Amino acid sequence: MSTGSVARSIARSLGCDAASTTSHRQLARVVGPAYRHHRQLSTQSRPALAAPPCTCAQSPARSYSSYPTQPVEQKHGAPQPRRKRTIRDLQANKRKRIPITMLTAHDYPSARFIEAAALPPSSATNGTNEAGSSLPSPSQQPRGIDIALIGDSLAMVACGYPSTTHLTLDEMLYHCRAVARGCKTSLLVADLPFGTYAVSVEDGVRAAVRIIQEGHMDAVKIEGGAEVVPLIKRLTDVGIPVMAHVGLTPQRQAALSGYRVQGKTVASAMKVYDDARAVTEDGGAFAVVLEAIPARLAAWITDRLDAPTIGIGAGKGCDGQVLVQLDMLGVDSDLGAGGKGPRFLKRYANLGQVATDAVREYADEVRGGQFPSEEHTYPISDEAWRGFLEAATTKARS
Ligand SMILES: Nc1nc(=O)c2c([nH]1)NC[C@@H]1CN(c3ccc(C(=O)N[C@@H](CCC(=O)O)C(=O)O)cc3)CN21
Ligand SMILES: CC(C)C(=O)C(=O)O
Repeated sequence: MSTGSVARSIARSLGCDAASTTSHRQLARVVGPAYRHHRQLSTQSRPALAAPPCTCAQSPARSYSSYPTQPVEQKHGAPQPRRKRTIRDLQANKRKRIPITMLTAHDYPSARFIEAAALPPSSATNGTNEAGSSLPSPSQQPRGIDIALIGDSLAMVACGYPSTTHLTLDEMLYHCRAVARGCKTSLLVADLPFGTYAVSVEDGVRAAVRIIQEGHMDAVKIEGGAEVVPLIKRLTDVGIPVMAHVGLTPQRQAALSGYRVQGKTVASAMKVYDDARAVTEDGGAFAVVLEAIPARLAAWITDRLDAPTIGIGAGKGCDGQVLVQLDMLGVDSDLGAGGKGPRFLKRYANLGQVATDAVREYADEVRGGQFPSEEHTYPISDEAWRGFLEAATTKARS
C-alpha cells in the first residue's frame, strides 16, 4: 500500500483539489499524523484517519458532501432534526468504530421513513434524563440512517424489471428527485445505472453530473474494480464523491453467471482485495460497498483500508451495513433462493403480508357493504337537504 495513494484517497475524500498535485509534505499537513504514521500501525491499534479540516485555500466549492455543521434547532417539545451527514462523519465513524448505517430508498415515502427514523424515539426528551443531568447533545447521538442509497436494485423492487440492467439514467433521475424531496439529513448516494459509464469516462462524468445536478444527490456509486479507477479519479477530481462497489456486482450478474458469492477461492479473494484497494487508494472513492463475500475476507479488507467499507452479505467486520429497504420491510420481490431471498437478508417487518391483507379486506368490505360507513361520509343538514329537494323538484317541473 503506498502512502502516497493513501493520502491521495483521503485528500480526495476531503475534497482537496490539491490532492493530485501537492507534495508529500503538503499532503502530510492536510491529512495529519495519520498520513505519516500509516504504515507502521497495526490493524488493531490503527486509529482510523483523522479528518482534519481541509486546508486547501480554494476548497469551499468542493464541499457539497461536507456540509457545514448546521445548528440543531431548539424547539421546546418538538423533535430536533439532526444535521446532515457528511463524508467526514463516515470517516469519524470508522475511526471510532461506530457502525455506519445505510439503507436504500426509491421514492418519497421510503425516504420519509428514513428521515423519521433519525428523530429521537420520543419527543418527550427535553435535554435532561430522569436524574436531571444533561444528556449528550442530540447531534452527538448516532441515530437513524447515515446514508440513503438510491440503488439500482429499485429496477427490480420498485419497477419490476428482471434485472438492474434495464434501468435507464432518466428513470434513475426521477427516483433520485423523489428521494431527495423526502430525505434531508442522510448523505444521498445514487447508483450510476448500467451502461452509463461503459463506453467512455466522458459518458460516466456526464451521467454523474446529471445525478448530482438533476437528481439532487451528494455522491454516486459505481460498480467495479480496477477497471473503473480512471472514472473514479476523474469524478473525484471534478468534485463528485464516489462510493465504490466490489465483490458481487449485480450489474454484471449475467457475466458472473448469476448472483453468486465472490471471493471464495484464493484467486477470487485476491481479486476482491485488489479491487477494493484500487478503487479507494488509486481512485479516491470515499467508501466501498463489499457485496456477498466471506465475512473473514471483508473484515480483513476493512482493517487494511482507510476508506470505510459498507457490507451487504459481508458480515459484521465491515465499517457499516446496507440492505434494500423493501427487502428488510418484508415486501417480497423475486429474489430467488427459493423465495427466501439471499442468505444475507434479515426481515424486520412483514409489510408485504400486512399490505396484501389490507387490500383483501378493503375489497371484501366494499362488496359486503361495510365500507364506507357513517364515519367516512359527509353529512348535510336536514334544512339544506329539504331546500335542495324542493328546488330540484321545482326545476324538474319547469
Ligand atoms: N430486492 C433486491 N435485494 C437485493 O439485495 C438486490 C436486488 N434486489 N437486486 C440486485 C442485487 C441482487 N442481489 C442478490 C440477489 C440474490 C442473491 C442470492 O440469492 N445469493 C445466494 C448465493 C448464491 C451462491 O453464491 O451460490 C444466497 O443464497 O444468498 C444475492 C444477491 C443483491 N441485490
Ligand atoms: C444492495 C445495494 C448495495 C445496491 O447496490 C442496490 O440497492 O442497488
